[in-house]
Parts: sequence; C-alpha cells; structure tokens
Amino acid sequence: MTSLDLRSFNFLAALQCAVMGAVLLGIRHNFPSNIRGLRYWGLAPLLGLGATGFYALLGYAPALLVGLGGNGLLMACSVALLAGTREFLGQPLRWWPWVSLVLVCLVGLFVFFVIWPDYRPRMLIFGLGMAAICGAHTHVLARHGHGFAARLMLVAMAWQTLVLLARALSTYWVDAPDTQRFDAGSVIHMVFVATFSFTILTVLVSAQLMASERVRLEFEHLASHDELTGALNRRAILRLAEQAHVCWLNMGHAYALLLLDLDHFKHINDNHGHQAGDLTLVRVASTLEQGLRPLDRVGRYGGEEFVVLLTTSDLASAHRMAERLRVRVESLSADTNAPACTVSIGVALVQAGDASCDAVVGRADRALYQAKAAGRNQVSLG
Ligand SMILES: Nc1nc2c(ncn2[C@@H]2O[C@H](COP(=O)(O)OP(=O)(O)OP(=O)(O)O)[C@@H](O)[C@H]2O)c(=O)[nH]1
Repeated sequence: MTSLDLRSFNFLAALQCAVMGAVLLGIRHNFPSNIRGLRYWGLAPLLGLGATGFYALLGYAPALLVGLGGNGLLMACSVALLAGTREFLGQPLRWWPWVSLVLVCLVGLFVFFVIWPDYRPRMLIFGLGMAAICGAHTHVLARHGHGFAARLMLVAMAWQTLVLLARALSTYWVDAPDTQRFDAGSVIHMVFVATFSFTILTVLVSAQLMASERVRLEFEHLASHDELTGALNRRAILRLAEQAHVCWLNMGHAYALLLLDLDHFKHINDNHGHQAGDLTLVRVASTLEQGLRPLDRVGRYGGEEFVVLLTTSDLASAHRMAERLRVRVESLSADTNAPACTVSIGVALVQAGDASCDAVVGRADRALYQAKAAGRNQVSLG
C-alpha cells in the first residue's frame, strides 16, 4: 500500500464515520430525552474527521501544526466516544482527568517536536494516552454494558486498545527518529491507521443499536407495567396467568390467584386527597412485591385492586401467603405514617376442569366478594 492509498483510505473512512456521526446528532431528538450520550457519540467522528483533515496537510503545513492538531483532535474524539458511552450507561464522565491527560500528551508531543525532535517518543506518548482512553472505555463497557451491541463495542474498543499499545511499545524498534505517520512500512503501523476508522464505525453502529434496543425495552416496559405503581399491568399479569394455566394443563404444576381489593379506599381519597391515595397504591404495590417469593408476581388489576399469581402452590400455602400479605398491608400505615389501609383478599387455586385462568379469576373474585361481605380486612378461599 502506498502512502497515497493509506491517506485516501483513511480520509474516506473518516468521512463515512462523520456522516454517521452527523446522522446521530440529527436524530438524537427523535429518541426519548432519558436516552443520553448520543450528542457525544455524534460529535466524536466529526472531531475524528477534523483530525484526518490535519493529517492530510502533512507535507503542506508545518509538521508541528499537523502533529498537535491531528493528534489532539483524535484524542478529543476518543474522549467524546468515552463520554457518550458513560452518559448512555448512566455513569457521567469526570472531564478534568481526561482533559488533563490530553493536555499533558500535547505538551509531551510539543517537546519532542521542537526541543528534541524524535518521532518515537511522540508515538509512545500519543499511543499510551490513547490506549488509556480506549482502555477506560473498554472497562466501563465491561462493567456496565449489557447485550450484543455493548459487547460489540467492547470488542472494538479492546482491540483498539491492544493495537494502540502494540504500536506505542513497538515504536522503538520499528521507527526511525524522523519517521512520518504515513511513511512507516511496518504491519503494526498499517493496522493502527486502518483500524482506527473501523473502530469508530463499529462504535457508532453499536451506539445506534444500543439506543434502539433501549427504546424497545422502554416501550416493552411501558406496555406491560402500570405507570403509577410500577407493578405489572392487568394485561401482563393475566398473560402470565394464562401461561401458568398452560403449564398446569401440560405438566400439572398448580398455581393460585389472589385478588386483593383495598378496603374503603374511597375514604382515603376523600379524607386525605387523591395524591395520598396514589401514594397508598404505590406503597401497597411495593409491599406486596417485597412480600412475595421470587417466582410469584403481582399486577395491578385496576383501580385499587391487585392480582397476585403464585406460580406453584396448594390452597393451604396460598392461604398462608394471602394472610401474610394482608398483615403486611395492615401494618403499612404504622410503619410509614400513611393513612390507615387494609385489604380484603379472595384466593383460588386452579383445579381440574378449569378451561382457562378466567375460571380461577372468577372464583377468586367471588371469594373476594365474601371477604368484603364478611367485614373486610380478611382472606376468603374460593
Ligand atoms: N387515588 C387514586 N384513587 C383511585 C385510583 N383508582 C381508583 N381510585 C379510587 O378508588 C375508589 C374505589 O372506591 P370503591 O369502588 O367505592 O371502593 P372502596 O371505597 O375501596 O370500598 P370497598 O372496596 O367496598 O371496601 C374510588 O374512589 C376511585 O376513585 C387511582 O389510581 N388513584
């Protein structure tokens, strides 16, 4: 590969990344505002393109200007990618260590451009500085990233870190003191120059995938959870009950449903206000969730009614669980100074002949009616 090839390739790759970055910046407002990091991810390739612009001036502009401008912008590009990822993962960047690192590296480059001109320490300083940024990027992805796209980004950053380290450390036996960036005929140098644009491209593709995946998960969550209490909504809990019913039909694993209705909830609204009523619903939902075993689920059935699905159970243990939940809700007001609140519970176990979970819901509903009729704050079996 001639030096012209490498420059052209580098410039085209940087241009491609910059277009993707500009697209990311343009579409970032289409994503919900709680999806952060897109502006830094979008800005990074534009800085990278600026760096490539400086490198393209090599031979036409003073080497000092090209070296400091190009390397400085390339480091800024890597810091921006890191900032984007950290912000996306909810780990905002502390800027000063990275700004200091870039400045220290630029001072080092200046020294070995002007005072003791030597390419090798310049490459060492730049390579180690960049490897520190990319290494930190790899680290945050390994700790906080989840899913395919985050792993793809992690592999790209880990690879880039290794290439940078190899390039920085091999510089003394590969390069001469007056080597130029596009002159070196070593394989490691080719790999270093060629992979940088591909790393940015991979990071940008991964970033878009990560953002889209997050949007999908948020929509899924919104579609299946009650906005006020955070519990499963009626559709989601009934879908789980249907699945439990299929399990019962196919494998004989029993399940029970508890229908819970807050007692005289209207009084709480009337006497303490609607907001206090909302807060009570939130507290009851979280109390129920905390009182359940890991496989059991709670959902808001509507208004001040909740459903609990006990996945494997006999009637006696379902009754014990219902009693435990009733006591937990009753003691809620003592623990939190919230308005006094009790709950009536109807319990039903799936039984032979139940065509669907609707039959179980129906029995639990009748049992709940009995609990209300018998004076409330109690459990009835259906
Ligand atoms: N604050 C608040 N109140 C709600 C919500 N959904 C339903 N409600 C209220 O819950 C109350 C239910 O009242 P009722 O059906 O008469 O039942 P109750 O007062 O709990 O009486 P019993 O069930 O017979 O013990 C109504 O006043 C609704 O306005 C909600 O999301 N937030």
